[in-house]
Amino acid sequence: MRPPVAELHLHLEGTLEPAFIIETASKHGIELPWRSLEHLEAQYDFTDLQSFLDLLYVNLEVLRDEDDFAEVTRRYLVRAAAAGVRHAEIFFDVQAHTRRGIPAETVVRGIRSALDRSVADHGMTTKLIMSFWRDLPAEDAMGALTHVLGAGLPIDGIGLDSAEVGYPPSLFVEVYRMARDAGLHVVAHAGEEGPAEYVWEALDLLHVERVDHGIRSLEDPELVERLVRERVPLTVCPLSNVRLRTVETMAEHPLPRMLELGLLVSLNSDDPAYFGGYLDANFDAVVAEFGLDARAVEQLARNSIDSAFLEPDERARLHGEIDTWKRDRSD
Ligand code: HPA
Ligand SMILES: [Zn+2]
Repeated sequence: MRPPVAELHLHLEGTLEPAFIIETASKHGIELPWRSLEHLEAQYDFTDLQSFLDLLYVNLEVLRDEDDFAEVTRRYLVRAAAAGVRHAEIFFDVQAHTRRGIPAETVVRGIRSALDRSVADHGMTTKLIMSFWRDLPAEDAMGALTHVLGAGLPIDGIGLDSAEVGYPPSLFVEVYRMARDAGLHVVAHAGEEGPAEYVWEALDLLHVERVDHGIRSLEDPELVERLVRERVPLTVCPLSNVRLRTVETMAEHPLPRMLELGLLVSLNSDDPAYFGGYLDANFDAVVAEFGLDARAVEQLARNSIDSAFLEPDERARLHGEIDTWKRDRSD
């Protein structure tokens, strides 16, 4: 039932599995607050975005050297390939590392060394998106961007994440201008816990090409109309929304309504090691909950390809893979 897809909303730091966290801490002699794997595994009951971020930001401290970043990337690529991912656009949180004294060079080179093998190893194309913590001052993001551009580190775009409410996109106008001027792609988390107003700001002030989450857009019919008209991609993460209690239950998730409204929605796993599964688990969860038929699944897959930062020939190739999947299914 699962088609070839693009994954466009995936935080690399959110792919650290508990066993990897414990192993890597031990490799570096790092003392984590967790006494054991079981103690760590008992921490995954989240009440909101912040309660998750608190755990995420402790655990990612095990990432220290280029090898760590390469290894976590390799593991994601293997798991994503098994889930049917044919193209991945991957976030990393630059300040999560630089504030601990890990240079952006170490982070980007480590991740890139794994990404550079992904076509050969998995037939999977990739992009790398540097994300900023919106609850740090915009000057901090500006400093990081200036450094990465000056050093010529290979990134494809920028994003905006971390605690949303109280940190509107309008704070980051200059950062996004600089990124666009440098030819980078621009996306931002908006309308996850924050209001529809933040989605308007992301579009009008940051000129984003894609909105991450965006589910609260549904509270504003005028915004929905614009998102449909302009075919603005929304990267939706159902398991994440349930685990962070952005929606109360999967049954109340707005995905079916978003499809009905004609929004360009794709499915994504966000932080799969924290939210109960990779992209395949997200597909399975919505298919099970809403009884989506093959046409709806195909639509979600095609939407992911149309939402990706791909050249026309790459886009056509991936649509062709979906054609093949479809033909094989009906044989
Ligand atoms: O879904 C998210 N929202 C905000 N910040 C994040 N950092 C990792 N995942 C997320
Ligand atoms: Zn996210």
